[in-house]
Amino acid sequence: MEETQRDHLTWGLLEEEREEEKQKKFDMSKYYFGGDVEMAVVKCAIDLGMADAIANHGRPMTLLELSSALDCDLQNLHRVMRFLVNHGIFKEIIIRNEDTVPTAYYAQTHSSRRLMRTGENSMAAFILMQSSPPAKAAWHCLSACVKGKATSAFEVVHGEDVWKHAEANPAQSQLINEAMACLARVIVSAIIDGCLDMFEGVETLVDVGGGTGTIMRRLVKACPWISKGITFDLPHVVSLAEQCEGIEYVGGDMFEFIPKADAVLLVAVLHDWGDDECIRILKKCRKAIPKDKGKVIIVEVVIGNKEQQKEDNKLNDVGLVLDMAMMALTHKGKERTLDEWAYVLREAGFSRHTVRSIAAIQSVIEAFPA
Ligand SMILES: C[S@@+](CC[C@H](N)C(=O)[O-])C[C@H]1O[C@@H](n2cnc3c(N)ncnc32)[C@H](O)[C@@H]1O
Ligand SMILES: O=c1cc(-c2ccc(O)cc2)oc2c(O)c(O)ccc12
Repeated sequence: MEETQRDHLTWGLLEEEREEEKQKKFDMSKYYFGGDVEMAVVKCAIDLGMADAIANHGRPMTLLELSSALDCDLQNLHRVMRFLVNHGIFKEIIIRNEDTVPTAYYAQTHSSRRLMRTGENSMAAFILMQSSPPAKAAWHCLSACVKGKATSAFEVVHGEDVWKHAEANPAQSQLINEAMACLARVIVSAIIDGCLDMFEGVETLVDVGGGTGTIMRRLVKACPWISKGITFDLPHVVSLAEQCEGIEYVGGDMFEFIPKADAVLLVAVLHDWGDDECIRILKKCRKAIPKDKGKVIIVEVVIGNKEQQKEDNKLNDVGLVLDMAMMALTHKGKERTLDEWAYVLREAGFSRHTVRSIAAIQSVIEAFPA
């Protein structure tokens, strides 16, 4: 090999190592204090109601206005706001008038609006749930699952699954319900925008694990031909649901029975469970629908194949994050590849299924018993 070629190769490798070093250094900052710093400061912003105060004020606010509205210490509020602006969560606008010193105003961004406690776009409850003590404790026991010493990190810490724990802890249960409603609003919008045709001919629909009815309330409005929508969930969950015309709330255990309907909807439910439990749930779903025209509509992540995973695909990245959440928080729950979905559907007696993408992390799988 020519000297120059060898130099280029060495130089190339050296350059690559320098780049990797830079990348590692940059990435390491994410793991300072366990990577929880940004989560803690975002939680602080939600707790204080910073985004709500600016929204209610109707225009960008100075720090003095914000500290007065929130009854906060000015200096520490400035330090928190400085961190959040640096992370692109709020925006700082400097106004320069001739006769005054430049004044900083703080404005909303798309991200800060997600931190508001109210409103269709709020993700506050979901963020608070992620940073809740039960969830954080479970995340620190991930290795127990990988070592095969536990089927759920959550159960290692709390001794019972998330749903039994929620039943025994009403405040955590309410937080989970509100958090799931955040996810549900995003998913049901994507369903309505992308695949409402799926519900054509469906007059009765049961949403299994439908929480407090966020999805069903929006679906019966978008599909006036659905004469009866049933939101089916654990009794302690449906007992908190907001009553709505055209919707029946049924409390029960999906491993025991599922109310009969033309179609069954399962949104972010099956990924909470291992294969055996999924097959049991799907067999109950199959029994609840007509053999000839019935179907089960599953809205879940479909993990991409190796090629798709190589693409710079944010949806795939979030799918893998959710897979880790399932390992940490649920009983043998996991996100599944197309083949893994085909396995559980086949084992549950569904002869065929289709998959389509929607504008969400999840895809829509329609499974047919006939
Ligand atoms: C991740 S949440 C999804 C909620 C809702 N589908 C959504 O997308 O917002 C899973 C739901 O399954 C419910 N669930 C758990 N175990 C259940 C069981 N044995 N029977 C019925 N529902 C159950 C939980 O209460 C929770 O509401
Ligand atoms: O991201 C989550 C978090 C949970 C969760 C967190 C804390 C608890 O005490 C219970 C549950 O559950 C999830 C879930 O069931 C799901 O289907 C998607 C995401 C999450």
